[in-house]
This record gives sequence, C-alpha cells and structure tokens, in this order.
Amino acid sequence: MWPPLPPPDESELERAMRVQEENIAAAKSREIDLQIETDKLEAQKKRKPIRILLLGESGKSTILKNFQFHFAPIAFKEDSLAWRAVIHLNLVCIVNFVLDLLHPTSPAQPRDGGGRSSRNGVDPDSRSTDEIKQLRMRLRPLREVEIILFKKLTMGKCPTRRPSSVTLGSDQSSFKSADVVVRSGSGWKVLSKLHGPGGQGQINEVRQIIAACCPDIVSLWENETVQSAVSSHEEFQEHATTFFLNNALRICQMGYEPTIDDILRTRLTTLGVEEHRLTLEGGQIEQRNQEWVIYDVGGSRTQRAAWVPYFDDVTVIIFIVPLSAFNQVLDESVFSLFDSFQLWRAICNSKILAGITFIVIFNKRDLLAKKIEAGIQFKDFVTSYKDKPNDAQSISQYLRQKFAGIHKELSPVNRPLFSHITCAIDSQATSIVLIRSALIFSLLPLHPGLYAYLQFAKFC
Ligand SMILES: Nc1nc2c(ncn2[C@@H]2O[C@H](COP(=O)(O)OP(=O)(O)OP(=O)(O)O)[C@@H](O)[C@H]2O)c(=O)[nH]1
Ligand SMILES: [Mg+2]
Repeated sequence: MWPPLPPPDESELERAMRVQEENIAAAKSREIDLQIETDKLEAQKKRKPIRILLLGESGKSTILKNFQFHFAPIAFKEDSLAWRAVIHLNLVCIVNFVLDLLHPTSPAQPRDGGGRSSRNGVDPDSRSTDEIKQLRMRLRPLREVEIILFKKLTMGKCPTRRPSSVTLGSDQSSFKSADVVVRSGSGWKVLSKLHGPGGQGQINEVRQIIAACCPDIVSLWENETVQSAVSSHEEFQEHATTFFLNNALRICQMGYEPTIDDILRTRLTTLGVEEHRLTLEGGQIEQRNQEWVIYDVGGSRTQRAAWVPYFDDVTVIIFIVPLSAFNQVLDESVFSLFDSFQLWRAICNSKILAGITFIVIFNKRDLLAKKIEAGIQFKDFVTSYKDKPNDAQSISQYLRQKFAGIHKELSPVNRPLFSHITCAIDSQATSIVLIRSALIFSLLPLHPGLYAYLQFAKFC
C-alpha cells in the first residue's frame, strides 16, 4: 500500500519529513510514468516502416514522385536539381529521335505533303526538308550529349534505349523509342553524384551545349514537317514530347531549375526494383516522422518475376491502371488493358497477398478524354462495353467496376479495396488521392475495423 500508514507515535517534525519524502517519491513516480508514455509514443513512431509496393502499368514512378513531392517536400526539393540532368536527357533524346525519324533512310519518315506547292512555286516541303538538313548538322553535338548523360546516369554503361526496328544510316544512333532506360539502383545515388566534385565540370559543359543548341531546337520544333511527323507518329501519342519541345526555350537556359510539372513529365523507365525510403515531413497527417518504404518496379512483362520476393513483407499494394491504354498493344501483341486485367487477377489470387490492402489508381484520365474527343470508340476494343456511352466518366466507372468485381470474386473473405481516378502529371488533382492513400496505409493496419467505416462514409 502506498503511501504506508504513519507510525502511531509520529512527532510533528517526523510527519513533516515523511510528507516531504512522499511528495518527492510521488513526483519521481509521475516522471517515470511520463517517460514510459513518451517512450511508448517514440516506439510507436519508430515501429516497422510501412511498406508500399507500386505495381501495374504506366504511371508507377509518377505516382511515387507525387508521394515524395507531397509528403517529403524538403527532400524532394533537394533532389530537384539532380532531376535537371534527367530532364535534359529526355529533351535531347526527343530531339535526336525526331531527327532519326526524319532521316531520309528512315521508313518511318513522313511522305511528301501531297504535292503541295506555294504560290511562288517553291515547294514548302523541300524548303522544310532543307531546313531539317541544316538543323541536323547544327544539332549534331546533342548526340554526344545524349551519350555523356546516359553514361553519367548508368555509371559508365552504354545507353540502353531500346534498339530500333528502323534501319538508319551508319552514323545515326538507331533507336525506336525516345524513352530513357536506366537500371534500378543506379538512379538517385548516381544522380546525386552528378553534382559532386569532378561530375560538375562535365555537366556544366553539357548544359552549355544544350543552351547553345536552344535556338535550333526551337526552330526544329517550329518546322512544319516535324510538327506533322510528331502529331502522326504512334510513339508520340502518349509521350510527353510536345511538353518538352514546347518548353525547350525554358529548359535549355543555363539557370534552368526544374518545376514539379517538368519532373512529373519526365520519362525514366524503371528496370528491376527500386527501394525509396520516405520520412514524412510537415504536419499533413498524425504519423509525422513515420517512415514509408516504397518499392517502385519495372512494369514490363519480362520484369515481373523480380516483383515476387517483395510480396512477402508489404502492407499495401498500389496497382496502377492507365485508363487510356485500352487501344494500346504491348510489345508481345497483347492488349495493354487485357494485360492489366490478367495481372490484377494474378495479384488478387496470390495466397501471399491474401492479407494485403489494395489501392487501385486509375491513371491518365486526361489521355482517355483526348482519345474520346478524337472519336475513338471504347467498345471497338472492349466488346463487352456494348452500347454504353462513349464518355470518359462512364468508361472510368465501367473499368472501376470490372476491377472491383475481380477483386471481390477472388477474395474469399471481405478485404479492403480502395480505388481512385486521377491524372498523375497533375500534382494538385493527385494530392487528394495521396492524402486518402496515406490515411489508409497509416491507419488501416492499426484499426482493421476502419474499413467498414470508410466504406460507410463512401471513402472507397
Ligand atoms: N498524360 C499523362 N501522362 C502521364 C500520366 N501519368 C504518367 N504519365 C507519363 O507517362 C510516362 C510514364 O510514366 P512512369 O511513371 O514513368 O511509368 P512507370 O509505370 O514507372 O513505367 P516503367 O518504369 O517503365 O514500368 C511519363 O512520361 C509520365 O510523365 C498521366 O496521368 N497523364
Ligand atoms: Mg517506373
């Protein structure tokens, strides 16, 4: 019993001393309780990091960048200068790709413009072609720039842009894609070294060459043959080509600093599995200082075996479905949307993932809207859609229901599924998806009952 009963013959002085000792002991005890509480909270903060696996088709790395920008803005800003090299590489790859496309030996080269001729008798196409010839000569240094930047990003390895099916002249690099492919693990670690001693000199040189080429890049983009080639070439339908070429004047300046829009548009194909640790900054959610480990994977079909070892330890899977992919065919002649369905089925069916929370993000709603506007009929590619309205909202809802149906069919017990529709290159629009996702993967593992409440509140 505390405090013990006072002795029966206690004097006034003894009583005063006893009370003082008891007060000191009580204060000490309160201090210890407080320390225990604080330790508990600290331990809670330092508990196992939440592990998030990004799977699915195009948009995974862009969603990752949104998470980094939104929840760790200081760290993101620190990395943003390192992104400059990747953005320059994107622009340079696009310019070189366009020049390859318009090379006289390229079968992909646009045909003559239907024999048009101007009033003064000069054929505008030949004038345009002459200009391209001159621009090709003047933009030659960008070939070297592409190789230097690739080597910087890949620790000296050779460029890994996909080999072309198009045969080009021997002095031309032969690529069929303007995509930048960098092996996982080499990404940020090497990017940050770009600004270290030694790397800086060469990078500055590269920036000077790009700045010097700026007027010619702008002229190339203003050339009518280039405009028509880009607007008609399949490769560029979904690519951020026009964004980078439209912004070339800004991006090529020596003092250029990347914006969030530039970074979200950047293409850097992931190879393998990349681990990104993100410590939450600011006061967005109560789990501040909580650590998230986000695994970003290469999405191509050949890389999927590499995902499996990461299934074991994850808390949440974010599965990306590009809404605009319904009419696209993958390298292996498989429809992209069909591939997404198959992959989703396999993931929902996986025994290792039975206890996992899934978030499906239906991405690229802007590109879906563009396709609808261009008159492309969804039902021509997804016959089960029948005669439902050919508008973006109806199509998105249809796909949402399809994916939810597969999840339900393959979930023997009720398990959480959350889904969102967004456009990942729009950081503002995507922020609501991120906040909701953060709430889900911070709270749901602690309070499984929350799912029923969130469903009730029409949160998912
Ligand atoms: N228009 C548009 N482009 C997008 C959207 N989301 C991503 N992109 C672009 O699509 C391209 C590919 O996106 P990534 O995020 O790199 O795709 P990924 O899933 O990581 O691809 P892999 O690494 O090859 O598996 C990038 O250029 C992005 O800017 C979107 O909602 N709309
Ligand atoms: Mg990626």
